[in-house]
Amino acid sequence: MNTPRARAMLFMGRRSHQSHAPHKHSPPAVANDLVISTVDENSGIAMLTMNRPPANSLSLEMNEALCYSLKTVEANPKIQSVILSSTNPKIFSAGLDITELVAPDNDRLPRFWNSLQQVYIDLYGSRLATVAAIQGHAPAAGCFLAMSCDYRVMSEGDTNNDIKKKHVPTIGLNETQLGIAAPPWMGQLLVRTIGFRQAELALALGTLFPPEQALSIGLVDDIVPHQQVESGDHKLVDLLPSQIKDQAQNSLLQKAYTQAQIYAKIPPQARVASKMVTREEHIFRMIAKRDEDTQHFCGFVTQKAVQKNLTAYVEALKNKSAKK
Ligand SMILES: CCCC/C=C/CC(=O)SCCNC(=O)CCNC(=O)[C@H](O)C(C)(C)COP(=O)(O)OP(=O)(O)OC[C@H]1O[C@@H](n2cnc3c(N)ncnc32)[C@H](O)[C@@H]1OP(=O)(O)O
Repeated sequence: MNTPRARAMLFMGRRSHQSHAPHKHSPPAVANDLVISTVDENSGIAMLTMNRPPANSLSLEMNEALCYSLKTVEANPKIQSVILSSTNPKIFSAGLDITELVAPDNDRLPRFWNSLQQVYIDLYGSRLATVAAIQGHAPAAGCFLAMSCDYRVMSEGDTNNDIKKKHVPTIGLNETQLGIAAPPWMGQLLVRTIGFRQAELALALGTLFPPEQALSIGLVDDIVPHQQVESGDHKLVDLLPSQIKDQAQNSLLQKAYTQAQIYAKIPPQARVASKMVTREEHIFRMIAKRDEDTQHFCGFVTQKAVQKNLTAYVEALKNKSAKK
């Protein structure tokens, strides 16, 4: 598996480990609207917009839709960069769909976990330059999605003095707050992104960072004020799906677009080779332990005590939402 050819295939968009892969070349049954895919061949930039209300949480189908959309865009040789965004202005992704974890179906649970592993393999190992446009909250696997990209831009949120309008997004691996732990490959992504000690603290405490702090520890690469830009790049509008067509002047999307353009100008062979230097070992280590990881996850999540914590967490989420 870990041969030069296998490594090159992984990063050139062809998978050498299809036997593990849950997704197929045909569109997943209900995937089409979960991730909206738009491409602009002239600029070499694509956009994958997550569109699973209410929170872009990652269900089995959402994971498959992400992999399928990414693979489809990757297959287009004219595309070099992709922006990962959300139709929800306040939530990038709420992480795993927690309802997948509560009282799970025995057949579905391992398939679900496999689909998440595949998102990691495909996104972290994508031949494309990937830019996360984090307009809203990105807890847990939402943060993981962002960390799997090459570049992260986050909105500072609406710091309006009016408390009702105020909205400050946060990002981080908050799993311990739910009584669960991030899997090793996800936790290691945090270590790789923000360094050992910061990650050790953040993982143990389940810290969710507001934008400025996220920037200061390197969890995101850039933050932008919540505002419209006066004279953005007008070509962005061609890339926006109809659901967010009115966001062409959005400072976050404009910043993400600029970064995607910068990446698209780098000679792709060199860019992909440099990505392999930092990522291939991590990906192959995970693939080697993939089945073990799935078994561990299924065993862990079905424990009585873990189920109790997760059930209480889902209840609390629903109560909070009902009180709004
Ligand atoms: C065992 C090893 C596995 C380890 C790996 C774990 C990785 C994970 O990703 S675990 C999931 C962790 N995710 C979270 O803790 C996030 C939970 N959600 C929130 O904190 C908030 O919803 C938010 C900060 C993302 C957004 O807050 P906001 O006030 O804007 O919206 P809400 O009213 O809370 O939610 C709206 C709506 O969405 C539903 N929802 C939110 N998050 C999830 C989720 N992760 N899974 C499923 N559903 C979610 C929430 O229940 C509301 O729905 P209703 O209006 O229908 O009640």
